[in-house]
Amino acid sequence: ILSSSAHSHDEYQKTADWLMSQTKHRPQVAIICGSGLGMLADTLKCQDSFAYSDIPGFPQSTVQGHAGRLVFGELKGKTCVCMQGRSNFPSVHQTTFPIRVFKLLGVETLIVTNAAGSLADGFQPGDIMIIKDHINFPGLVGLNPLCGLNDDKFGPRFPAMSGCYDKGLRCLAAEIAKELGVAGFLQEGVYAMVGGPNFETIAEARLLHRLGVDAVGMSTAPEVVVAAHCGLRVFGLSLITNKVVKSYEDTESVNHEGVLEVGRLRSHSVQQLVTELVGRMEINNNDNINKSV
Ligand SMILES: O=P(O)(O)O[C@H]1O[C@H](CO)[C@@H](O)[C@H]1O
Ligand code: HPA
Repeated sequence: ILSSSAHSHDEYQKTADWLMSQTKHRPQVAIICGSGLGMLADTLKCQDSFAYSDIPGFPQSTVQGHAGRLVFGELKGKTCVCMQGRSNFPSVHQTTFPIRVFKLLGVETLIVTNAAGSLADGFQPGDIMIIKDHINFPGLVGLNPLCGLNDDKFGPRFPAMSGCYDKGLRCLAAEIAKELGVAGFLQEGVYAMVGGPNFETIAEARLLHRLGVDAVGMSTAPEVVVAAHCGLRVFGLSLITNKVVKSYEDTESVNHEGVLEVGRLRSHSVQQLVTELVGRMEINNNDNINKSV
């Protein structure tokens, strides 16, 4: 059942070829903008942008607050491709389709951002969390984008996931945060992906807290798994948009509009951090298009 929705190599290649015929940009870095964080894409210079619905084979954005555009352009001297919105809820294969297309375009580093609720006691809405590691709950029970026949051209059947969030980039981001004066609300922690689309019950929240989860959301882990599988370097940021309700006495509850609102309030800081990181990260030669895959 799971393998039936996986894509063939040709399908990724067709989409990559179409994009390369439509833009001269050959991106080195791909950035996925989470809920309320899409304005980062607007800052790219010399833009070429495409509605997802116009790109052959591309999954559509299904989440409110996600524009559904793929934007190519320059950021601090690096060529980037930016997903202004993700499609969280069709299937893990569809959600992660763009990652392999990026690989075929020559991308070597993936930056993922998301909105997330906090479980960690010291975290506040508005904090920015560098993702140190993740727990892929859907993946642990078999909803894994690598299920189905393995495509050896992308990576091995049993890829390692330890160290999938690059340590060098995490250190560089922490240094940059200090310089930008945002270290006061910078955190580092473990992101857990749950299936969603409902927010957590109080009992689920308590379980996640006990398991050592710092922040929870409904995305990102599958993208990172597919990226690590095909050898992309990964950096991830969660914007903490709400505290997850853990007490039966608590009368507050989370909603998507609130998530988007905090996203907008802090998006400038997230944008600054990502921009500086892209500017200062070292990139190997962008001559691997179609060679390693
Ligand atoms: O992970 P991103 O795309 O930021 O979206 C987050 O925000 C939505 C909930 O408000 C969920 O889709 C959750 O995963
Ligand atoms: O509290 C949350 N739970 C799950 N996903 C989320 N995305 C933003 N906030 C949350």
